[in-house]
Amino acid sequence: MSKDRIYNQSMAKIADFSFDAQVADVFTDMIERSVPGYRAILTMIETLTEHYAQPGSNLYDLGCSLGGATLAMANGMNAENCTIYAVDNSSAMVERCRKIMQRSVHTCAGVHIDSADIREVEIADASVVVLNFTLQFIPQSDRFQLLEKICAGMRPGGVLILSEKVIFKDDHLDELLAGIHHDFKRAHGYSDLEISQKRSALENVLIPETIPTHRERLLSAGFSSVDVWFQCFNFMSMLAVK
Ligand SMILES: Nc1ncnc2c1ncn2[C@@H]1O[C@H](C[S@+](CC[C@H]([NH3+])C(=O)[O-])CC(=O)[O-])[C@@H](O)[C@H]1O
Ligand SMILES: O=C(O)C(=O)Cc1ccccc1
Repeated sequence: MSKDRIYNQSMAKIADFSFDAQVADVFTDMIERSVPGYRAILTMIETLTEHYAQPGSNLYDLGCSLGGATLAMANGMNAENCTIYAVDNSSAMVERCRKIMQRSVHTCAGVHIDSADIREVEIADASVVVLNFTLQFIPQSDRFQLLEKICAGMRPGGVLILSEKVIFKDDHLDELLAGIHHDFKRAHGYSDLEISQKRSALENVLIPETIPTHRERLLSAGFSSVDVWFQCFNFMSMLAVK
């Protein structure tokens, strides 16, 4: 696995973060060293898929990157005749994701990898939908419509797994948890320069919201039961059951 050194030299101008080839090449290392609980969440996506996948239904991994969650869904799949759709609009990610899936021969049957904008993708007959750290990159004005479309395309009893970086209304708690997240990154080998340059690159690209904002929007979008099932510092994952 290639090591993420993208922000380790001082940059005169910091461009907006994008999911290009440079990021795709180091993405697994980047997300594992940046997101507390990322591996634990993937393991639980496997368990949740075992629980929620319904025979003959579709499963979606929206914003799949290199397919970490796609593989977890494929591994957890024990229902018959299901199809997994993994979607990302970064061609660099999709190319690499296809290669990774081909290497996992036993899981590639029934997995389709599509290069598309998740706002344009049809969701139909779904039992499990995953947005693992993807909604935070969608313009805020488009988030409700996307969640409404997902809910409308789901079977009753189906589940959406929504993982996000979050902010907190309480300023003290917000600064505290953001600071602890930086400590986590430092403990995983990132320098203060890398942390601060990446923070600038993400500033207008990754827009986190509060947990109550997510909860209320999911309920308005049509989900009937919504709550957090995992949290580590300012990263969390929610379940939304239709
Ligand atoms: N409109 C869009 N349409 C499609 N894809 C998009 C869009 N906007 C952003 N993306 C894609 O969403 C992914 C977000 S990363 C997901 C990790 C993965 N889920 C994982 O479990 O490893 C999270 C992170 O980097 O923090 C990137 O691959 C983008 O190209
Ligand atoms: O690195 C960060 O600070 C993050 O918030 C997580 C992240 C992980 C991978 C790509 C973009 C953001």
